Amino acid sequence: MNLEDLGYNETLEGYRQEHGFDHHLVGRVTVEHRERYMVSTEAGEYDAELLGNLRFAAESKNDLPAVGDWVALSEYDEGKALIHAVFPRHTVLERQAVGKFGEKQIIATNIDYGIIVQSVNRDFSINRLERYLTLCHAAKIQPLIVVTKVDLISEAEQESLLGKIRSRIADVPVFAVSNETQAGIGALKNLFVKGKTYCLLGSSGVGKSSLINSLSGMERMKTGAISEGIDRGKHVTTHRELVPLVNGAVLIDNPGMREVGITDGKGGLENTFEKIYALAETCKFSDCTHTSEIGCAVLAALDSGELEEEVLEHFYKMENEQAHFTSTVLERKVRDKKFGKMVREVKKYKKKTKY
Ligand SMILES: Nc1nc2c(ncn2[C@@H]2O[C@H](COP(=O)(O)OP(=O)(O)OP(=O)(O)O)[C@@H](O)[C@H]2O)c(=O)[nH]1
Ligand SMILES: [Zn+2]
Repeated sequence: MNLEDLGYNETLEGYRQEHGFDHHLVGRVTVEHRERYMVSTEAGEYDAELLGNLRFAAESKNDLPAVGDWVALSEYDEGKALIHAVFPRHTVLERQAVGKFGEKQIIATNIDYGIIVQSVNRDFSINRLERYLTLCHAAKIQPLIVVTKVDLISEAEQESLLGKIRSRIADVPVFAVSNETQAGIGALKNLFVKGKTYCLLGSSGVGKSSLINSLSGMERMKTGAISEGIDRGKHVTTHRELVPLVNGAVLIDNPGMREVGITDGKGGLENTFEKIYALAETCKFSDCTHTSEIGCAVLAALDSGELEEEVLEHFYKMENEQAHFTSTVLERKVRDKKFGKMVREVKKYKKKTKY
C-alpha cells in the first residue's frame, strides 16, 4: 500500500522534510489502545509504542497520537516500531470526555468529512443528529448524513423521514441507504474524493461496519476479535478503523458512541443553529433575551411557525451544556493556578527554613 492511499499529501511531506524525518518511516495511526498503536506504512503495518520523550513532553492525552494521525516512526524489531513524532493535525474531531466533565476526548484527527450514521428504526433522533453536527462544525469538518436500514420501512415512510431531516437541517447532504439491498450505496460511493478522509460517527448497531463492507466491497473482520488481538500483542493484519477505499478515499470507523457531549469548539452551535442566530440578529434590541421583548424576531418566528419550539429548546439545552463546559474548564484553570501557587509557596518556605 502506498501512503497516498492513506491520505498522505504534499503538506505532510513538506513537514517531514523540514523536520528531518527523511530517514524515518511515516505512517498513519489506524488503532489506538492504551498507548499502543497500529500504524500503517508503505512497509506494512506496525505495532507501535511511544518514544519516552514524546510521552514526557505531552501536556495532555490529546498531545499523544490518535486515530487518523500521521507519525514518524522507526522499526526496532519485525513489525514493531517506536513513534518519534506526531505531525501537525489539520483537523481534530473531539467530544466531551465520557465521565470527565470539562475534558475533551479526541474521536479522530485529520478528517475531512464526518459521516453521521443513523438507522431508520429505534436509533433515529434529530436531536442527536444536531449534536453530531455541532461536533463536526466545531472541528471545521464537513458533515454528511447517512440514514441506514431503509429496507425496513416503506418508501413513503422514507420520504417523510428525509423530509423531516431536511426541513430541520439545511445545507447538509442526506443519503438513504440499505446494506441489505445495497440501495443508495452507489450514490454514496460517488461522493468520495481521492485523498480525503471520512469518519463514520454514530451509535452502536446503526450499521457502520456493514456500511464499510458495502462501500469497500470487502468483508472486514468483526471488531471485537481485533481489539482482543491487540491486547495480546498479536500482529493484526486487518484494518479495524481505517479503510482505504477503491477510489483513493480513506474511511475511518468508530466504535459506537453512547454519549455525544459537545465542547467549547467555536462555530459548532453557530453553524448548526444558523437559523436561530440569524433570527436573533434581527431582534429589535441587541441584548434581547428572546423571552418577552417587543420586536423579538425569535418569538415572532415561533409564532408564525417558521421556527419550531423543540428546535429552540434543543438549542438552549446545548447552549447551556456548552456554557457549563466552558465554566468547568475555567474553574479548573483557576484551581490549577491556585494549586501551583501553593506549591511554589511551600517550596519557598522550605528553602527559608532550611538550616
Ligand atoms: N435490515 C438491515 N439491517 C442492517 C443494515 N445495516 C446493518 N444491519 C444490521 O444491523 C446490525 C448492526 O450492524 P453493524 O454494521 O454491526 O453496526 P455498527 O454501527 O458497526 O455497530 P458497532 O460496531 O457496535 O458500532 C447487524 O445485525 C447488521 O446486520 C441495513 O441496511 N438493513
Ligand atoms: Zn429576541
